[in-house]
Amino acid sequence: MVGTTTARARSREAFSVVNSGQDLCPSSAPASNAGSECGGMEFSREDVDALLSERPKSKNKFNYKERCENMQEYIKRLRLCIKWFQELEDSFLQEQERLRNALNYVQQRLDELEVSSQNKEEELSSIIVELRKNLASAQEKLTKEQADKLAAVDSLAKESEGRLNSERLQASLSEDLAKAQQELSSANQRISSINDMYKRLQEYNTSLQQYNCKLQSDLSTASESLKKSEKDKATFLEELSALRGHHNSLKEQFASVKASQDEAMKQKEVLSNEVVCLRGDLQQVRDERDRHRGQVEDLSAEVVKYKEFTGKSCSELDNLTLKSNELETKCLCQSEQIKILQDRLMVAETRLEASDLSALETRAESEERKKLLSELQIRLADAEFKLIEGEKLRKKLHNTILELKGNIRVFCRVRPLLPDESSSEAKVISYPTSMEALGRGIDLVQNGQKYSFTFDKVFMPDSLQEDVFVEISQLVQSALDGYKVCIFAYGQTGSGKTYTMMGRPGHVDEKGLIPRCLEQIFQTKQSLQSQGWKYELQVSMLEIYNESIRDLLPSNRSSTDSTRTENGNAKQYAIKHDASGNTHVSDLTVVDVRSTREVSYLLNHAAHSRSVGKTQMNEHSSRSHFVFTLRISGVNEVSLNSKCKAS
Ligand SMILES: Nc1ncnc2c1ncn2[C@@H]1O[C@H](COP(=O)(O)OP(=O)(O)OP(=O)(O)O)[C@@H](O)[C@H]1O
Repeated sequence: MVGTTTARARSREAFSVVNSGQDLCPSSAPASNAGSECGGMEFSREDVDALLSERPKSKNKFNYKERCENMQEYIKRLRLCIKWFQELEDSFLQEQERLRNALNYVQQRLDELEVSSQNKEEELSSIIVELRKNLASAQEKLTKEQADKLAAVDSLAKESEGRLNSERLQASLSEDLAKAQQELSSANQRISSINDMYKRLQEYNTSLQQYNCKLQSDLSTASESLKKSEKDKATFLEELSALRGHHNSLKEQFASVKASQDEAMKQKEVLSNEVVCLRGDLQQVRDERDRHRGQVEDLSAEVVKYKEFTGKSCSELDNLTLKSNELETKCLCQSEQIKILQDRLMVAETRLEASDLSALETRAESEERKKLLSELQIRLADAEFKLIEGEKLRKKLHNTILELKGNIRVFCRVRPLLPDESSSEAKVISYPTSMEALGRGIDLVQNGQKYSFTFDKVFMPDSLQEDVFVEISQLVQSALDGYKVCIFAYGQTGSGKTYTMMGRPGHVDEKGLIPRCLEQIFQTKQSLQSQGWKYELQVSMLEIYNESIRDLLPSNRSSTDSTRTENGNAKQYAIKHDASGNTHVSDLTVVDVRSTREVSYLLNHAAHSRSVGKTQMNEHSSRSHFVFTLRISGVNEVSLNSKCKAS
């Protein structure tokens, strides 16, 4: 039986089985051929069986036309059925595909669920373990709580007792309160009197400020006069050095003149001796000449005698004449010799006169120079006296300036942030720019509240070691002038104390205050040497670690550790104060130093001996307090001598 969907009322069991009546996913609706080429026709199994078993019926077996029509009708229906089947098959294939996808999807979900359930199971088992632990601790707590409860019951009893006591106390307190109120009223009266005093103090403060202004002006005049005296000192020094140079050259000249005078005297002596010798020679020659002359005269007289009286033979006469001639020539020769000797004598005498003259001149010159020298010595002594007086004045003015600036001064140095510090830390610090606090104030913010502090000077993070030293260098001058000076750094770990005092090792431009002060001291020592100052410097270094003192310098006394006694026990150092207010540590190693190099060596030695560790804030924290002491003893030999001379 063939029918349309609308015409057919019965159910189609054979095809509904395929879907099992389940909607697995939205796309898995049962197949339908509605609106297909079959014209909306549907076939059941019975319909198909019926169609296949259908035999065309005709009234007349031989009415072919009718049979043909029936056949055509039958074929048409068969075609429709086949088409329906084909569509149904397509829809089945699609359905199958859909179902396969759905199956995969379900399988995947199932796997996921399985994994998540496994995870959950693990989680749950860990939770169970934890819960078990919690249960055990809770049980412990419970027992503890029970014990506490018992204790609380006890304390409750005690508290009720205490309450009674406190009620009694309250009563006494109310009495006290009444008394306190009375005191309050009297305190109020005192406050009003204090307010009066405050006003008076304010007035006093303004007068002090005026006094301060005056002091400031005094300070400026004192600094000016200090500058003037320093200038004077410089000119004095120049004059002094020039005088010294002049003095030295005069001394040299004097010495050379003296030497030449001595030489002239020697020459004079030689010449005088020569003159005496020559005179002796001359006298001898003269005596001989006189003798010869006498002989000649005697002989001549004899010749005449012979000629006149005896008339002796001619040969004898000739002999006598010859002898007389010989004697005459000898006499002439001697006369010539005498002449030569007389000439030489004359020359020697003129030379003697000349040397006498030059000796006189040199003596006069040396007298003049002696006078000049004594004059110069007087001027030199005067200049030195002035210099000493100027130095005294300079010291006094320098000290006055320092006193006016404040004998105790407090500086604050803020170090820059280190690479591992967060920049937010910088936001808690600011520097006031008001005229009053410029360069002296610092504001800190903590928990939203601002705290302001004022110091004698605030060094900002970009301040150099040199800037800090400039403020300190005047104190070094004070130390050289004989005053006691103490410089100390205070601050939390990692705040830069060691950096400020010692500097960064190996960086010359980041030298700390100690090396810079030492350089200044040694330079001044050198420059004051020309004024007769002689300084001796001694160094000691110690650290206070865990409340005990440790010597940081190698001791000369023992070859072993300077911190131990000969028995090997740790040395016990004691801090001692003498009558003149000096403080020293007993048994501490003190080393004489003559150059910055020596001190640097000792500082390095001490740095290696120090107790160093690591803190949260500082990788290389010095875990102790370090005390470096430099004793300066200066003597002015010139002023001592001048004092000796004066006395
Ligand atoms: N002004 C500065 N400029 C540059 N670096 C600085 C400055 N001050 C400190 N530092 C650096 O900060 C670090 C800590 O400084 P320092 O060791 O001097 O601190 P400290 O106060 O001596 O610490 P501790 O008390 O722990 O010994 C160092 O690395 C140092 O180089």
